[in-house]
Amino acid sequence: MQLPQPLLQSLERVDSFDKAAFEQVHASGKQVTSLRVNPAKPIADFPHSHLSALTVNAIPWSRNGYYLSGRPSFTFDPLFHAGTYYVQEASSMFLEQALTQTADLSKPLRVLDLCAAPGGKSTHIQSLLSAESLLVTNEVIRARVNILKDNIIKWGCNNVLVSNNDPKDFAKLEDYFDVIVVDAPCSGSGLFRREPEAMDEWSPDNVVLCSQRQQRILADVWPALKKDGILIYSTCSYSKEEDEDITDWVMENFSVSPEKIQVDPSWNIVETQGKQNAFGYRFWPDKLDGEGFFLACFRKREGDDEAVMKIKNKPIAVNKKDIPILEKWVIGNDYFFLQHLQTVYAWPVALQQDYNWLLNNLRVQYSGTILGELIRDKLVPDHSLAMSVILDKSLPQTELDYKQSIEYLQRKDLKLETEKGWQLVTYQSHPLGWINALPNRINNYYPRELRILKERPE
Ligand SMILES: C[S@@+](CC[C@H](N)C(=O)[O-])C[C@H]1O[C@@H](n2cnc3c(N)ncnc32)[C@H](O)[C@@H]1O
Repeated sequence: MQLPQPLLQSLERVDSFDKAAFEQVHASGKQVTSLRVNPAKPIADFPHSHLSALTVNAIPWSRNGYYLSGRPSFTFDPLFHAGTYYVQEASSMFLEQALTQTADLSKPLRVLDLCAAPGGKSTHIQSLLSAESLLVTNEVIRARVNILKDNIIKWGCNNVLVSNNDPKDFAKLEDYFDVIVVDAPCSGSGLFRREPEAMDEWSPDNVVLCSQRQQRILADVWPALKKDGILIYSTCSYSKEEDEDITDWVMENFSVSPEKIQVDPSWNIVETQGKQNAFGYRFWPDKLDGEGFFLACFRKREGDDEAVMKIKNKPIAVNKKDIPILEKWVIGNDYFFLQHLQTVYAWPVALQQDYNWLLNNLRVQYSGTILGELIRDKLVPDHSLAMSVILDKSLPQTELDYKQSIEYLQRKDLKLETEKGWQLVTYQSHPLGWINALPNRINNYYPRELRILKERPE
């Protein structure tokens, strides 16, 4: 692996850079595989029951993060499709320390993940927030919103709103968020070990362009953070221009105080300080098990701590007579049910005002949970409901074995003896989706766009 010489030269300016070790770890071809389990969908006896051929070790900076001793085929694991875990790079799970050490997560918070696709950090943040909190997960690039939405649905949450906006659109939401996470688009050098082809895209000019874009993104979203709110900035670049120079720029341009994060020395994360004394946390693959990553955290010292929400348009609530039909499918009763054409959504009542306001201000792609379509006094359930934590798990269901589960996820025809009507299908008790058992056949309702396209290797 031939690392770009201008990158190596530029890193000589970074104190903690160890050129020989850095080159060696890139040449080694070592791959680190890690995942984060979903606390809302616990796997029985994890890690012993699952991925049993592999050794599983805890990632010290994340409660639900684990290293795996190898890389299994996640595509052919039904529990992956059930949303019980997310395959995520280990260093980036350090976000958990930034959040838990700087924000009071027991309170209802409004959190924005501004650069969110495919959703690794968003699913992580969601697991750390209280149920009354709101997560707005945003992706500016239209083509990447669907994968974000799919991952949010699979994670099963009801307190997340997915939007497709440019960072500058958030200026309208002045003083609104308690926490803003900017996992910025960057030159990507931190992932060279895992994706060597990314080196072809790297150039010093691109680093400069990225750093200018990072400043623009931060300036655009800044008004949306409330006074005393937390800004978490991260990249997967080693370049100072995108890391410490950005923290200097934040300190010089905004009224903020830097936040220090307590780090256990055995983790081998390097704390740095820019010229303006903001703290940064660097992850070097030659010092720890993870890819290159940088994170810094600030508290806003200007602005207001209260946003003014003016709601002009409200969505249409479902007809009162239909509510009992919907309530049979969900647990709890704190929902606002709304209808757009035939599609019915459930929002937590506690977030109704926020969702309304966001619907007035953002290009919202998803919110709460889609329950399904109301057709002639009946609900045709949606896949989102099968994945959601609000699903009533006492609904009729059929447990599938491994082979049947894969066939279901491939959207093949199933031969099962079941009761007639809508049924959840589950694997190890985790819902995978819906089937409708008719008198002479079973219709597989797994979403076409999510189906496994490959055949299982023997
Ligand atoms: C590092 S990736 C985010 C990864 C994601 N946070 C995760 O953990 O799964 C950066 C994201 O920023 C988006 N992006 C690109 N240009 C942007 C811009 N000008 N403003 C905001 N986001 C941008 C990219 O599409 C990409 O999804």
